[in-house]
Amino acid sequence: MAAVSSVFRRGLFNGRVAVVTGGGTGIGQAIALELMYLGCSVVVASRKIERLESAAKDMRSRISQQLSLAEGTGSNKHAPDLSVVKCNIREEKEVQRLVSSTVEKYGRLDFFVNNAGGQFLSPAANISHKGWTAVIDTNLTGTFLCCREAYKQWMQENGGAIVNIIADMYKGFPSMSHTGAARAGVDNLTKSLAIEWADSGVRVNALAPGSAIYSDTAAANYGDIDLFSHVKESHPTKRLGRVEEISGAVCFLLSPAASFVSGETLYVDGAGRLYQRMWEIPEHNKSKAYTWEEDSKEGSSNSHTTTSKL
Ligand SMILES: CCC/C=C/C(=O)SCCNC(=O)CCNC(=O)[C@H](O)C(C)(C)COP(=O)([O-])OP(=O)([O-])OC[C@H]1O[C@@H](n2cnc3c(N)ncnc32)[C@H](O)[C@@H]1OP(=O)([O-])[O-]
Ligand SMILES: NC(=O)C1=CN([C@@H]2O[C@H](COP(=O)(O)OP(=O)(O)OC[C@H]3O[C@@H](n4cnc5c(N)ncnc54)[C@H](OP(=O)(O)O)[C@@H]3O)[C@@H](O)[C@H]2O)C=CC1
Repeated sequence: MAAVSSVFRRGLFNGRVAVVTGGGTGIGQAIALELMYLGCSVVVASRKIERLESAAKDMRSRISQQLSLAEGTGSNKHAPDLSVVKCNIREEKEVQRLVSSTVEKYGRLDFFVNNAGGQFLSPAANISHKGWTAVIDTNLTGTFLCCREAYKQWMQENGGAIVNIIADMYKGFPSMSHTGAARAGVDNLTKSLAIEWADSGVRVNALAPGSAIYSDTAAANYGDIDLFSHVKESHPTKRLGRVEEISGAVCFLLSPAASFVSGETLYVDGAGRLYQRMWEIPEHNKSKAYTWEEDSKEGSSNSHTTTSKL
């Protein structure tokens, strides 16, 4: 049984309740597990209910075994709860139901982690309107809907903390321009909401994982298991990031250690954004330099026929 742990103190989130979208796989699953390890009840939500339910079964047994071991008692009466909700974050009504059923079941909603998201690899010129819309609806509109409902149905009156998982689009996102645009939108949305909702005691932050956080589901999405090895070669750490390296940072942003942090984007990328090269540019001579010599040549389209009086 794979271990679950945390650098944070046990019981930190006792009695708290979180929603983690996309919480049945990869990064979202690690976030949900670490929150539970710290005492938080978690609702994981995504589209594929069977996969979600099977993941939740495994997560429950990992946590109950871990908590029993840690307590040394063989049982833990205060074990946090884990629920699953089928929800496509692109669908407004499903998002509304996700939040209302959480509040109904647990009587509160302290944390919302907008982790669900994704895209496909494609040069911008080949992205269809439908494909573009699917990625924008998922990553930007879906995140907005989740933030809005968490706020309106609970956090406006009671406070809370939101973390939006985005991506490393710091230098644009060639090969995934749709997601770059959507995530940049979420980055900006995070700042607006941090201000608009400050008087409700709601903190809103974003976290940008570098493009090198390996999970089987993330790799499978690209149909190219080698994609992540290529990323690894051009990464300053010469290794891939781990999902628990993201979940720890999310727990920090949700915790009182970040009580004065809001409207911020935390890059968890081992400095990858400062170094990466994701788009090969072939040798070419299409970039013409601007020179005054060229500019002032007789007949040049830019040449000036009048002499300056200055
Ligand atoms: C280095 C790595 C960094 C890692 C970063 C990560 O994020 S890791 C995490 C990675 N994990 C994830 O990304 C997981 C979540 N990702 C997803 O679910 C999908 O990528 C989604 C967001 C596009 C939604 O898809 P969906 O099926 O629910 O949506 P839909 O049926 O409504 O319309 C989809 C339309 O989009 C188009 N289109 C789709 N695929 C391709 C393609 N390969 N090629 C071309 N086009 C494609 C196509 O037009 C299609 O319509 P059509 O022509 O079929 O009528
Ligand atoms: N791994 C990496 O290197 C990086 C990941 N990220 C981002 O981190 C997040 C987690 O990715 P990761 O764990 O790696 O990959 P996964 O593919 O494992 O996670 C994506 C999750 O989002 C869920 N999801 C996708 N679309 C929807 C939707 N419309 N409604 C509800 N749930 C949805 C999926 O579940 P289901 O299919 O059941 O709906 C799945 O659980 C994503 O936003 C990803 O883009 C960002 C940068 C790098």
